[in-house]
Formats: sequence, structure tokens, C-alpha cells
Amino acid sequence: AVVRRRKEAEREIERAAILRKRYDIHISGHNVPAPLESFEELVSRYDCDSYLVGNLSKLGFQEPTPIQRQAISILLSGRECFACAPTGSGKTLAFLLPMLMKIKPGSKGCVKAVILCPTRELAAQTTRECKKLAKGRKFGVKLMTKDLSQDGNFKDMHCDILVSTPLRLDHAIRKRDLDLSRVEYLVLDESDKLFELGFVEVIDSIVKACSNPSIIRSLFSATLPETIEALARTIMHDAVRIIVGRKNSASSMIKQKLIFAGTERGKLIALRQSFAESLNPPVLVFVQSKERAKELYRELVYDDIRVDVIHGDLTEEQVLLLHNLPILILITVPVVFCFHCFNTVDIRLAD
Ligand SMILES: Nc1ncnc2c1ncn2[C@@H]1O[C@H](COP(=O)(O)OP(=O)(O)OP(=O)(O)O)[C@@H](O)[C@H]1O
Repeated sequence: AVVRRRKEAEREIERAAILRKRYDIHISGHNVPAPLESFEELVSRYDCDSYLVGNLSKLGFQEPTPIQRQAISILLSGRECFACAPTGSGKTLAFLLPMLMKIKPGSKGCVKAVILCPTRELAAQTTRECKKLAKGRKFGVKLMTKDLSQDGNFKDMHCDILVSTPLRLDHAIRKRDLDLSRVEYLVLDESDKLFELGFVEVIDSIVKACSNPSIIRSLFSATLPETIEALARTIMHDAVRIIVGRKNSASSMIKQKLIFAGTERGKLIALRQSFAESLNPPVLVFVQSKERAKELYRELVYDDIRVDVIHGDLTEEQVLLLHNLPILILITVPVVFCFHCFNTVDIRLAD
């Protein structure tokens, strides 16, 4: 019997290794659970409630993405993880699913999961995703708005899952007595941006406020610089590192080219030249801020091409109007673009 069990364990390890190779998943850590082969395994291996599997199929999610295959099995086994996978690879579902499977909805004044996002737009988007996935169960999913962080009565609030940016959450903890001592899941989404934006101390105090000893923390990111990995290791114990594709790489479906422009003016010349060489509309131009977006728009608007711009100062109606126009080039800021979900194909980065 001992020999048989050992053989079975070896076969299991081999099967996991084959799956990881197939999906370009790289892990470090000991005894890492095998990646999911399919969403059906959520039921057969982890006893997932049928409403959740139903919601997945209603949302059109048939197969887990590589990051979902590995992160979900790790989080469901109670391990912490920090995960690096390209933008758009389905990281949101990778942390939402285990949380919705494990926490019990219902009680007032008891936050059970916290998701920290670097921007308000991303926090709003994650809240919407979470509500869609939790449909059919009485989960209290709350987005930390400015009003809520300043005046919220968290003791009487039904909030199982709280999605917030760091400063608003920190304010609510310090000024509104928000109790996070029973949080079972803490997720730092887009953690590279969270740390880049200088939130290290605030995040540190949020991590301390989530004082439940059996908390499961996870970090999701599109890049994993050494500094973030080092920080992650200081707040997590026995965490598994997951990398999908190559570390700090973009999606393999995107062809990238880096052009050295020398000066600010040179960037504009290079961009115009790239349009002259190939204009395969619609084209998206990402810039760093709304000021840069407006500036570039003013430069390009008089060229003989149809160009438009979206940024945080536009009203919802103005953005909706843009959806119906035959735009050739759209200048935008990444988070604002993601928030409004345009369907475009050719992407160029200006900043
Ligand atoms: N298993 C799946 N099958 C099909 N589509 C999926 C699956 N999981 C997620 N998606 C869809 O893929 C898109 C990208 O997912 P998501 O926003 O979670 O990516 P991400 O890795 O968090 O990207 P970012 O780094 O930009 O935040 C979303 O529209 C999401 O609904």
C-alpha cells in the first residue's frame, strides 16, 4: 500500500509538471498543488457551489487561463501566493473565485475579504466583476467611495468583500473605526503600481490592521521587480511564487517595438512617422496622464487623420458618443481606457 501511494504521488507530481509546462507556468515553493485542468475540477476537487460554476459559464468563461489554473488551486489549499502574469490574463478571477468559494456571506460589521487596487477606476471595475460572479448569493460587495471612507458606519454595514484604494481604506481604519481583524483574504492587486505610487507605508499599516492570524494574503501583478518580491516576502509566510510566461513580460500575442526618440519632440516625430509608415486603424495611443493626453491630442488634431481623446475629465455621455464614431486614432490613459472598455486592435505606446 505504501509503494502504491508513493507511485500515485509521483504520478500526481508528474501530471502537475506537464500541465505547468503546457501553460508556461513557473512556480517556486514546496508542495505546490497541481494546476486546475478545467473549471469542472472546482466541483470535483474543491466542492464548489453550483451557483458559482453556473455564473462562470453565464459569463462565458469556459476554460481557466494559466494564472487562474495555478493561483486558484494554491489559494484554495490555504497557501499564500504572489503572482505575476501579463495584463489581461485574467488575474481578477484568479483571486475572486477562491474568496467567493471560501467565505460565508451574511453578517453585519464583519469584513471578510479586502481587495486593494492602485486606482479608483480599477477598484470600481473589480467591484463590478465581483458582483457579477457572486450573483445568486447574498454577498455584501462594497466599493470604498470617498463618502464611505469619510462617513461610513462600518459596524452596521453588511460588507463581506471590500474593494478600495489604499488611502481611502487607511482613512476609514483610522477615522471610522473600520475593523479588519476578521479579514480572511487580503489581495494586493496590481501590486507593482501600488508600490510604485509610494503607498508602502500605508499598505504596511493596512496589512497590520488585517490581524487575523489565519489570513491568506496574495499579490497579483503584471511585473515583478526585485523590490516588490522582497517586500512581498516580508509580509507573507511560505508563499508560492507563480510566474506565467517570462517574468516582467507582456502578452506573447502583442508584438513590441521600442523606439529611442531622444527628446520629447522626437517622440512626436517618431509617432507621426509610425502613422505614415503603417496606419492600421483603429489605433490606441496610451499616455501617462490626462494632461499628456490633451497635449498630444492638440498636436495631432490638425493632421489629416481622425483622432480623438478620452481622459478622466470627460463625462460618461461624451465617452459614449466616442463609442459610435469611426475613430482612427484614440489617445488615452490606460486605466481610463480599461474602464470604458473600447474594442480596438492596434496599440501604440507614446509615453
Ligand atoms: N477564464 C476566462 N475565460 C475567458 N475570459 C476570461 C477568463 N478570465 C477572465 N476573462 C476575461 O479576460 C479579461 C481580462 O481579465 P482581467 O481584467 O482579470 O485581466 P488582468 O490580468 O487582471 O488584467 P490587468 O493586468 O489589466 O488588470 C476580462 O474581460 C475578463 O472578463
